[in-house]
Amino acid sequence: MSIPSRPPTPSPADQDLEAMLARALGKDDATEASAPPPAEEPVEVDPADQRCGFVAIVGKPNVGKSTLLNALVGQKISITSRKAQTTRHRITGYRTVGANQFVFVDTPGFQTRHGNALNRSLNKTVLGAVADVDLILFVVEAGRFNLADAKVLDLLPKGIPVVLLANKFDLIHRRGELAPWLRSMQERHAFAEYVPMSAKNPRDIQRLFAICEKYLPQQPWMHDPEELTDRSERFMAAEMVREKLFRLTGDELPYTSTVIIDKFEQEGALRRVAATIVVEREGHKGMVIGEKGEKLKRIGTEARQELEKLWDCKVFLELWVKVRSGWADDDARVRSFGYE
Ligand SMILES: Nc1nc2c(ncn2[C@@H]2O[C@H](COP(=O)(O)OP(=O)(O)OP(=O)(O)O)[C@@H](O)[C@H]2O)c(=O)[nH]1
Repeated sequence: MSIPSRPPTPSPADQDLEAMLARALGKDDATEASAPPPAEEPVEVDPADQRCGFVAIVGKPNVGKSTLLNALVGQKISITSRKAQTTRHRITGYRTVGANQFVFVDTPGFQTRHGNALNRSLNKTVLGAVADVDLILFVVEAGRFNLADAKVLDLLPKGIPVVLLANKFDLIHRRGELAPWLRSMQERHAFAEYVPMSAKNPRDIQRLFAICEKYLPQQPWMHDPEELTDRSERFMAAEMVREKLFRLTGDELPYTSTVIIDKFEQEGALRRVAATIVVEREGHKGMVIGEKGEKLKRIGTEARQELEKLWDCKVFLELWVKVRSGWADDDARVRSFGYE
């Protein structure tokens, strides 16, 4: 990519940005389809040589944080959908690459519009997640920055390096136009790095590991290198049903619908799960169940298939739908449904 013309003597900050841009955009074409070599498998590393640290992924809703976490971990541990506010909990995923162990913290997108109990709880989760990390990946959509992004940026603690991760770079058709935008971002915050990329491009993910590793402190790993997440199977089951619920009901169903697990049992290689989808109004129930129960059946089938893939075993999944009006406005109920 060529950088548009600029003053003859760029300032040191400009030069740094040029170098980062050249590294980020230079010879690599982010949309190239050729797959990179697979991430290095965990190897035996002397604890004295190990590095391990926390990397928080933050940003407003729908910028691609969960897609990024799944790609970094190499397994689907955080659900994604086109609907904003899909991620409701702090989710931690691990990845060990060579001597480096990354502990990624995914956060719900910060909510600035409504002040209900659910959103207050989500915002507290975001702030808690970034307070004590080694690096923050601040995710925005490449070429865009609005008030909601600015509010998240304002909340980030001082003294922790922040990488500006300009995601969905594949949607930018004229790449040259990104340079002025990146310069304007440079004025907003002293970002440690500027990384235009696509969370859906494996080569970009590889590049991101290389960028992040230098921020990890030298210390022994905290987790078994084979381990991927701190979330339980029970939690993953509820999340997978929630993802299918949001994907298959489209925009009509309010984001306040949730899923609770009533039963989780393991019988040899079979897992039996019973879950309830909780909606706010009687009218929403029909949207979830669909004509002759078709929608609910599809939600169940797709969630079951994903869980079977994740756990590599047979799953028996039973789904129910219940109405509980006003749960997202009720602090006690928000807690009872598993939000911190
Ligand atoms: N074109 C393109 N789409 C992307 C990219 N990354 C994510 N998406 C899409 O953006 C949408 C939102 O992605 P999520 O990963 O759910 O976003 P999120 O930031 O976790 O959203 P919340 O859970 O609402 O906070 C999904 O439809 C993704 O497929 C990308 O690099 N390129």
